[in-house]
Amino acid sequence: MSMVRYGVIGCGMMGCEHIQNINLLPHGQVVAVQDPVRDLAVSAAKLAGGAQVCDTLEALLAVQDLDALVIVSPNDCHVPQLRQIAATRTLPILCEKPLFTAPEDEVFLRDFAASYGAPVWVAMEYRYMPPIALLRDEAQEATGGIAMLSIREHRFPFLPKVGAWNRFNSRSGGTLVEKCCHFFDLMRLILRDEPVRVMASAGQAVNHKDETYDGRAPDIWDNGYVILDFAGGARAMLELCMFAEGSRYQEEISAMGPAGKIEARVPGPGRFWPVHLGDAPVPQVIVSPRVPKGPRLIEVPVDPTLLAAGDHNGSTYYQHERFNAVVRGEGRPEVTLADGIAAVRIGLAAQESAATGRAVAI
Ligand SMILES: NC(=O)C1=CN([C@@H]2O[C@H](COP(=O)(O)OP(=O)(O)OC[C@H]3O[C@@H](n4cnc5c(N)ncnc54)[C@H](OP(=O)(O)O)[C@@H]3O)[C@@H](O)[C@H]2O)C=CC1
Ligand SMILES: O=C1CO[C@H](CO)[C@@H](O)[C@@H]1O
Repeated sequence: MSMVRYGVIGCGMMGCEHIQNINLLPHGQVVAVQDPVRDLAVSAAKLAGGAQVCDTLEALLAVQDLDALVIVSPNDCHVPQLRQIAATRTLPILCEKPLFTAPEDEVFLRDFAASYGAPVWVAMEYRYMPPIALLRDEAQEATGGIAMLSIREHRFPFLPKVGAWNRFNSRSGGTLVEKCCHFFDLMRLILRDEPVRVMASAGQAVNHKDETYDGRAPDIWDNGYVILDFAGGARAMLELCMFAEGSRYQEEISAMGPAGKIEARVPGPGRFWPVHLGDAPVPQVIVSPRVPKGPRLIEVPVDPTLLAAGDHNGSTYYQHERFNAVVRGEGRPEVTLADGIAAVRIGLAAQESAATGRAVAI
């Protein structure tokens, strides 16, 4: 197959980012889009260079010349849409995170993973941020075996101020699932291990309910710590700060072990970096060996074409590049349904721990 013809389900902020990145692929073209808000679907179709506009998922699934689907609808739509797709077609799917939000959906997802006849890739795109990918590849050697992993996520509270994007409403799954599934996925990936126990403390430090508050969102957990014990003995910690106005959008990851330390800094240019703040600092990785030879600094510049596609750090594009290859028969999904399930399970366990004040076994 020389060209992959995509159907995009959900044409909000992220749907448009997917379309812009598919537009950049040498072997990709969006041929159909669907969103209950017709105006959004119409402008997304234009963004794709003229795709068919469908009012329902049923109509989109009836489009014959489709090779792959991208699910970019709100979090609680993912599972019902996977069910509907499985009952109708067998096409490769790239599904946005979190894969699910309700614990009972895990049963369906396990059956689906065993029975669906085409590749399914869960969009854990943080794996593809260049500094994080570099850290993942170098961390075990640089640290001599990771004993401690720390991820710090600092960002501004842009919700629920941004219109329809009520990500922290009751449909989202809550902050520790919605946002933090990325970080739990990274922990499993970097440590190449599974957590056995989670302890979390989280709360709300800032009142996010301003004049645009739609009355639906519950408390937004904007500050939290999650500590995980991994089966092999490593410990990991997530620091979540969602009101750091000054830092806008930033991830920092450090891995430490007997041989040294490696750190990745993703300063968050791209979609969340307001233009008036000027150029963001360059993403970087710092490797500090235990014997003080002086730290080694690796700058990981971002391709400006990818930033222009609304991406943060090129991760959406790099993910699409790989998914596109899978659809064309080259390789298998790197982020599987099992990975998507694992990340949400950790988030749900963290939520339970934060709500009950007890450690939760996974
Ligand atoms: N990987 C990443 O870094 C990111 C991932 N995401 C994920 O992408 C997904 C979409 O987020 P985002 O684009 O920001 O959200 P938006 O609210 O901007 O867009 C979602 C769109 O889907 C529409 N929609 C609602 N129900 C359906 C349905 N049944 N079928 C098709 N479309 C539907 C919504 O309409 P309406 O408003 O009327 O409900 C809305 O237009 C989420 O799962 C989110 O977690 C988001 C940002 C970054
Ligand atoms: O990476 C992301 C940016 O933040 C959004 C809001 O929490 C997430 O949905 C998304 O996955």
